[in-house]
Amino acid sequence: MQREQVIVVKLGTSVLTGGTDKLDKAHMVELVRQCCELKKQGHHVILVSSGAVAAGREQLLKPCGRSLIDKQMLAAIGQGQLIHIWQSLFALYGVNVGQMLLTRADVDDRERYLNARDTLNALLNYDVVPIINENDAVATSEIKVGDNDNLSALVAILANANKLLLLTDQEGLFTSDPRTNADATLIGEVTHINDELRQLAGGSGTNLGTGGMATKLQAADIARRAGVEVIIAKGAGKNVILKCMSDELPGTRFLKLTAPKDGRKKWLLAGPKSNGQIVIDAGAIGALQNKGASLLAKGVTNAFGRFERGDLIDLIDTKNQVIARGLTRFSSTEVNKIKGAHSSQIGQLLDYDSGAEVLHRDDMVLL
Ligand SMILES: Nc1ncnc2c1ncn2[C@@H]1O[C@H](COP(=O)(O)OP(=O)(O)O)[C@@H](O)[C@H]1O
Ligand SMILES: N[C@@H](CCC(=O)OP(=O)(O)O)C(=O)O
Repeated sequence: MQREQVIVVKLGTSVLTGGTDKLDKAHMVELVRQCCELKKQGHHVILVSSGAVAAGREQLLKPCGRSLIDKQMLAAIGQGQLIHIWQSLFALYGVNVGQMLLTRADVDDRERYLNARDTLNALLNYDVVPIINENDAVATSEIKVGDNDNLSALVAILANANKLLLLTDQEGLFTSDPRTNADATLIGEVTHINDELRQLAGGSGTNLGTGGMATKLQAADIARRAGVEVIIAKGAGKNVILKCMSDELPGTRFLKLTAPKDGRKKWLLAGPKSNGQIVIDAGAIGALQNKGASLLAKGVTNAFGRFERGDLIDLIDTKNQVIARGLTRFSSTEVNKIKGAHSSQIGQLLDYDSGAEVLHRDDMVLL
């Protein structure tokens, strides 16, 4: 048997409803059976379950629109129903579930992030299956993750997971949306996520899902940097969850990258909101990417936004592409004074000596 693993299974609305306007309970019980089988093999399972809005629509029995407030109201109605169904299905196998409803704010703030991580770990230690969804009913656009693909990547980082399974209504990532292109072919394995690949991934082809393949690629990009293997596969496939743990992998597999060991760096990868941007030149980009260097003032060409020492900022190139993120050692006012300066000039420019690194490599992750 393989060593015990932590597996995050994300179930899209498309899987839970089978493309209809109702939750497909017969299929949900089949998914639960597979999760419980994995637990029996000694693995830990975490579900990121969409479906609250769909469950609310089914429950309300009145026509309701698709605006943000409509969806928030439907989620408030449907989330209780959804967790009740999961609870009763897992109970058939004698397994307890625990509900966690998160928003981006729970990830942005490092203390809240650690609280969420501790709760998640405590549930796993007690052999409970955490069932996670966005707290749609209260999440305003400012604090919303927005889609459960990205949420599941954050959960995989929180839980230090080995695998993230993104289960949906297609076999995996195709060369274009198979709903509109009959010639589209399945991509079996992805080693690099670049703009060319992103162009293949369209939005949701239905009214049910949020984000389509575009948000699945974003999620895969985040999770694999944190050392999580990601698989996109068809949730209706026979034994799909069990197959994802075998050599007979279904769908599209994204190879994991080497993850930073430091917990704070993993938190940076989870993508808390940045307070500003520092523009760096080609020489600095090369030093960061090829030599693992810290960022010196000499490589800084500009700074945007207002930030203080210790705040999270993005390092960008002249085309606005984010190269790295981290915790700055200077405020925006200070960065603007010392940009382009040699390290030996900094004490003179600022009237005090705060060291030469604008962003130390220990406080930085490359993207
Ligand atoms: N390149 C692609 N490969 C596969 N599916 C794609 C692609 N581009 C867009 N899609 C669409 O993404 C949809 C799945 O995403 P979504 O509707 O958000 O489902 P879920 O509820 O599972 O998150 C598919 O039904 C498909 O129409
Ligand atoms: N939080 C929402 C789902 C949001 C979402 O990303 O949906 P999906 O694309 O179906 O995974 C809900 O429970 O209805």
